[in-house]
Amino acid sequence: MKYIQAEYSGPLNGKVHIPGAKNSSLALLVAASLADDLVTLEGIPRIDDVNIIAGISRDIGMELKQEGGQVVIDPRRIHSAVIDPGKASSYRASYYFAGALLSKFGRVTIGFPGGDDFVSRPIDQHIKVFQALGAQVHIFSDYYVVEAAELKGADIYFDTITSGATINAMLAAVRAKGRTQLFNAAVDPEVVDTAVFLNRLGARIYGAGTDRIRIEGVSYLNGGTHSVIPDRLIAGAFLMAAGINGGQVTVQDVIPEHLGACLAKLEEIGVQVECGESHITAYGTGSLKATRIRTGMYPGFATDLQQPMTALLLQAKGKSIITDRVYPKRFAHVPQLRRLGAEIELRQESAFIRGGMPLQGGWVHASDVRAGTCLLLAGLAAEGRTSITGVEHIERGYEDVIGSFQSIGARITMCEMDAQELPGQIQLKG
Ligand SMILES: CC(=O)N[C@H]1[C@@H](OP(=O)(O)OP(=O)(O)OC[C@H]2O[C@@H](n3ccc(=O)[nH]c3=O)[C@H](O)[C@@H]2O)O[C@H](CO)[C@@H](O)[C@@H]1O
Ligand SMILES: C=C(OP(=O)(O)O)C(=O)O
Repeated sequence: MKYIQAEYSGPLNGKVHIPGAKNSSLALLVAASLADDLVTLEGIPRIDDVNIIAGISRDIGMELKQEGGQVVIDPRRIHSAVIDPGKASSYRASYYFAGALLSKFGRVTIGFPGGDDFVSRPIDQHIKVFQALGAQVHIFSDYYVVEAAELKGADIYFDTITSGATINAMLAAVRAKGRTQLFNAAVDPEVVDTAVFLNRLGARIYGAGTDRIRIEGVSYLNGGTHSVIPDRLIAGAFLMAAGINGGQVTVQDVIPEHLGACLAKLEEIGVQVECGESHITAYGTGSLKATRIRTGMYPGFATDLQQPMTALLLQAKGKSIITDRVYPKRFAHVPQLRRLGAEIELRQESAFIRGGMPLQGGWVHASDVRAGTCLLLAGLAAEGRTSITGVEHIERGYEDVIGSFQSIGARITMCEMDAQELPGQIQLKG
């Protein structure tokens, strides 16, 4: 079993290249299945979720070749729209296959989404989209089937702002007959990236990036080339790393505008930030101020950044409060932080953090990708060694978590434990 060992590292300093966004890549790779010719995607990260998509693609006859920094996709010989339920449940965004293959083939059989478990992650808005476009949805215990003799454009109002269902609606409607209008749509960069990509193939999607998107259905999509946007969530976590013990970290190859709320909050608590055209530098001043954060859908403060921010706020003297409005139960990292000595209380959808208290290394478990980042940052600030299990969750989202953190001076190592061994008899692998 793999685990990560982190040690107190002092100030972190250096430059880090930010890879392509996981959440955009998962949409783009599936969106490519809609094309009628070869597609090349640049900047797709080498992460476990992408490997699962590669496995599903093999099963259904979609060729997917990784060539250097590019993924070349040949969707011309897809022979099946039946997605293995085990693979579908191994990550969250498998629901995009439902929208895309429904759009192209009129019927899809697929397992329920997996991914990070925040207690409740409904897909009712995805189902609402399929039904509005004229499809029938049949739910079985391990899988669901979506089918339609013909998809027809419709007006769809989202009851809640959801990036996943907004993207799925574009995938499902892009080849539907006539006009689809989405109201109360998500405005996330990943929504815009997917629309830009589809339009490059010949789709007619207007208004992505606003809360009202219009899609005029087309019957054919060309091939084409597209570069995925940089991962704003990984960038945000590295900027927070600069504040942990007071250091200077530059994230390169980013779109600073995608990190507006994160940068504003960092400034507010005393981490100075300086933006260039495609890089951001964060300067930890060594003195952090407590604050209050409420997550929200983009352009609000991302729920995916509240966990690493919790690690940072543990270093800020005084009382901070983090409220997660998007996933009110997304606090699995909190009991783990308490094992390191953190003083955090959970009440309803908020974490009350008493910052400035010393942390002490220990064994902790990452139950989801951002909880992993949070524990890693806390481990770099704690006295002694922190050992983090649940590496498979971290590797769902991070291409080279060890190498990238080591490059800014973090003392972390990937270790391997024999399943028979007890903690205490651990051997270092590398
Ligand atoms: C693979 C991927 O891109 N994952 C991201 C995506 O997840 P995901 O696409 O699952 O999240 P959504 O944007 O859909 O969810 C936003 C909110 O809408 C709610 N909702 C969503 C769909 C639905 O049918 N019904 C419903 O009520 C959710 O419970 C949540 O409160 O956006 C989340 C919110 O920014 C991020 O944390 C995830 O990293
Ligand atoms: C929640 C996340 O991922 P997923 O939606 O894929 O579970 C995340 O990236 O933080």
